[in-house]
Amino acid sequence: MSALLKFQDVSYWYSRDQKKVEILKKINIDFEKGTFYTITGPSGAGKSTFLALAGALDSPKEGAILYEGKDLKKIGYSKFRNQYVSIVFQSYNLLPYMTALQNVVAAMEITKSSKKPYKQIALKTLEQMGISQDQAKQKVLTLSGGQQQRVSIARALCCESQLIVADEPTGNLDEQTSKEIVRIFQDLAHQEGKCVIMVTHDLTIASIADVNIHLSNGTFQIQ
Ligand SMILES: Nc1ncnc2c1ncn2[C@@H]1O[C@H](COP(=O)(O)OP(=O)(O)OP(=O)(O)O)[C@@H](O)[C@H]1O
Repeated sequence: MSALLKFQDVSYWYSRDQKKVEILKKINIDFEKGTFYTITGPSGAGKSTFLALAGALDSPKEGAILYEGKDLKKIGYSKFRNQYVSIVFQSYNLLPYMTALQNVVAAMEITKSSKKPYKQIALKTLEQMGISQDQAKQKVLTLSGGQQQRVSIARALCCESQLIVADEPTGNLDEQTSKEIVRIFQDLAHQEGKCVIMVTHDLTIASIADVNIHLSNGTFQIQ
């Protein structure tokens, strides 16, 4: 059986002062469903770059990334972003003038989610993430950071993708809230069978992942 997401000889570099700065060197790694992965490594090691490739926000300079055996290039990067992956950011990336509910419903409309009716599904998912019906009807900016991150995870869940990538989703949260958010990601992998890939600086979080990928000097070690 093929991996959900496969990095095949993936290399990535930036050009700086006309010099090639290699960030990822021929990376080969498989990501499976039902598994919670973390990515750690020193600042500048390429964690966000790695995640941007997994989320099709950027494409490899060399090598290929395959989803269920199919090259993302063939699927189409924007189609992949819309239908196959959910991305959770440190900064939540919610639409500030909308309510929590509107944020989730708008994403379902954009990705043409087949889960219907949108409003009821969105409310139910928000509730599962700990957002009450009253909070769902508030403008997102009036919610706390932890609550906003829960809304952004609910938005990711309503879009049905098997793959969730998250770049430092707990970076702006206190320890307790951060633990709760990590628990949600862990449950998504173990109970709902999603493949969750999360960048973190927090080694305690990395220690509870099923697989930690430690990036350094363009290569990685599995821990
Ligand atoms: N657009 C860009 N142009 C040139 N260099 C870049 C660009 N984006 C990132 N880099 C460089 O690539 C390297 C990897 O960056 P990346 O953000 O992936 O690292 P990171 O491991 O996520 O770092 P941090 O933990 O500090 O967030 C860094 O040295 C960074 O300066």
